[in-house]
Amino acid sequence: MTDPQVHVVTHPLVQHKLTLMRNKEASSTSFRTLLGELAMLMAYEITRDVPTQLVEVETPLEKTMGPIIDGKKLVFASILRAGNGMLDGLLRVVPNARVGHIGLYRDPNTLEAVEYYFKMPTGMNERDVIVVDPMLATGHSAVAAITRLKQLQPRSIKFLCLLAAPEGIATLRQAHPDVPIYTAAIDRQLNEHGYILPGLGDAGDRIFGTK
Ligand SMILES: O=P(O)(O)OC[C@H]1O[C@H](OP(=O)(O)OP(=O)(O)O)[C@H](O)[C@@H]1O
Ligand SMILES: O=c1cc[nH]c(=O)[nH]1
Ligand SMILES: [Mg+2]
Repeated sequence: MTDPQVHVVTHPLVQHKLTLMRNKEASSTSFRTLLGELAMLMAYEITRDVPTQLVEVETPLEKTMGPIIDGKKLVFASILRAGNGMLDGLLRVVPNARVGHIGLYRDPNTLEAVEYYFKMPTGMNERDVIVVDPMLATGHSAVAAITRLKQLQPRSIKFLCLLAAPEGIATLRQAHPDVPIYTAAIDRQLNEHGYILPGLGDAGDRIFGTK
């Protein structure tokens, strides 16, 4: 049964760019560029239902009313490091959004998420949060980030990634059933080290050229 809270963005442009990113020969430069472009395209889907308000605007011919969004009410909460690879693209389409950072790394042995940093804007109870991380593997990082964010009682939370494993989706849906997931693809499975198959490798390392 398909879960209405799991949104796969099947647009051909998104799928095309994801295929280019999977290629192990893609340079860090092109990997980063593609991730930024994908974030922009996926921002279009994930912001589909943000509230708008009507304001007066004067065209060269006459006055009219038009809808605008209040970008300041949106928070892009990036799970470090790889989430930062999506921030530029998101901020290009919503330039006045606020940005939060959640430092998490996966313990390579237990695959549990370990927090090392957390900084959000003030007044979170009046804001809608989009948590961003290109990879949803075991789901431990996403669950930990969202559990921590919920302590600040934001108005709403969505999760945006590029690639998800079925295991990560199940874990996140179970822990936070109120949080919709947006992804470009759901891959086959995790390997014994918690990497997504076929996947695209280690997103953080590919973005920042650390391996
Ligand atoms: O769903 P999970 O099993 O928790 O895995 C996903 C996490 O793993 C990667 O981060 P990593 O821990 O490698 O840190 P990095 O982004 O700093 O490289 C990725 O960016 C996610 O944050
Ligand atoms: O496949 C994976 C799993 C976790 N983190 C990554 O960067 N890639
Ligand atoms: Mg991480």
